[in-house]
Amino acid sequence: MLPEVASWLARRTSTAEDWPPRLLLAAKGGTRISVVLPARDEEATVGAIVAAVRTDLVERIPLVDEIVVVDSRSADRTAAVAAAAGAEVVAQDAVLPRRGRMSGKGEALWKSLAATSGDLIVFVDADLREFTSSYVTGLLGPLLTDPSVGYVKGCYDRPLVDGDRRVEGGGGRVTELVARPLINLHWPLLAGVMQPLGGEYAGRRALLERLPFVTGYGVELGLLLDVYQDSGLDAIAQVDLGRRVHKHQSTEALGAMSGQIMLAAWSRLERHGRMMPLEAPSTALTRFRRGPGGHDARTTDVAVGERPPMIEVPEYAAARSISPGRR
Ligand SMILES: O=c1ccn([C@@H]2O[C@H](COP(=O)(O)OP(=O)(O)O)[C@@H](O)[C@H]2O)c(=O)[nH]1
Ligand SMILES: O=C(O)[C@@H](COP(=O)(O)O)O[C@H]1O[C@H](CO)[C@@H](O)[C@H](O)[C@H]1O
Repeated sequence: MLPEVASWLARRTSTAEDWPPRLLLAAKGGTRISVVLPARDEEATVGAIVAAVRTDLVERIPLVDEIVVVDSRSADRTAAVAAAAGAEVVAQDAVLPRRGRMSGKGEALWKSLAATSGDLIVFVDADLREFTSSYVTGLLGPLLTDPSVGYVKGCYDRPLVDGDRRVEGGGGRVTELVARPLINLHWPLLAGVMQPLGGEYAGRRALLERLPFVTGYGVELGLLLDVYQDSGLDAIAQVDLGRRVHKHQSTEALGAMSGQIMLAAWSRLERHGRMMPLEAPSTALTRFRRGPGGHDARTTDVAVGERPPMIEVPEYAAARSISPGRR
């Protein structure tokens, strides 16, 4: 692991327990806080998440100023359930209608900037099964107490839960198979971000409003890379929120998600590459697993070599009475 990454991990990683609500309330001052849930067909789970935030962080202590659910073309009762739980609900396509209609989660999150008023914005997926309001207070901690932090990512254990079947560490499939390798190869200073695709994160409006939002499922990778490009590694913090259980998509659906994430990575390589020469990819891949004392980082070298065409190998050519290098 690069020493800069180890140093960043030590300085910029905390846990949700480090940020008790009373401490945040004391630090809030006049800072307005919005919680945003992008939701497409989440009637089964959106209500409990909204109710937990409202009860704990609006009614019990006045920390959160608004809870906004962006209804992302749901075909079920997401909007009604969210409203009944106390959220303000906006239809994705009704926000900034003159800007036309693009699609996916990134569109919902981009539109949320125009539908909210918070100085700080906390994004929470609406399909979480074991949500607690400490997700929100954890993400707000670094932003309310350190002006040098602009963006906070959640990290957590991610089991793959399918009915009664639970595979510890089996979740975050696109993270482990696509996003983490891409980040380690091309943006090695971001290798310490444990859950780059996690759907729970927060940022300052003053930062978010000057960044582009990739539509679809490219939004998390796009924002992480653009925050890094815009403000540097030290503007990013991460908070251990414990564990995350959510509704899983099929492998086929995650194939499409992977394509969107690869396109987001390519667009940043191409764009940032125009500003500075692309560096050779790093061959170190760092992965994380929770251990007794926190997260253990394991770095492996994924370098590959290359053998020449066999026909150019003298022993091979001689054994077949052919001249070496004949094409
Ligand atoms: O077009 C979309 C797709 C997804 N989502 C929401 O974005 C979050 C994450 O999406 P999903 O659960 O499909 O992704 P996964 O967690 O499976 O990667 C959820 O709250 C979705 O309802 C959305 O608002 N619009
Ligand atoms: O992290 C991942 O690999 C994917 C899929 O997770 P699972 O394999 O279904 O646990 O989930 C995330 O990726 C999406 C794209 O960035 C985010 O939008 C989701 O919020 C997040 O759950």
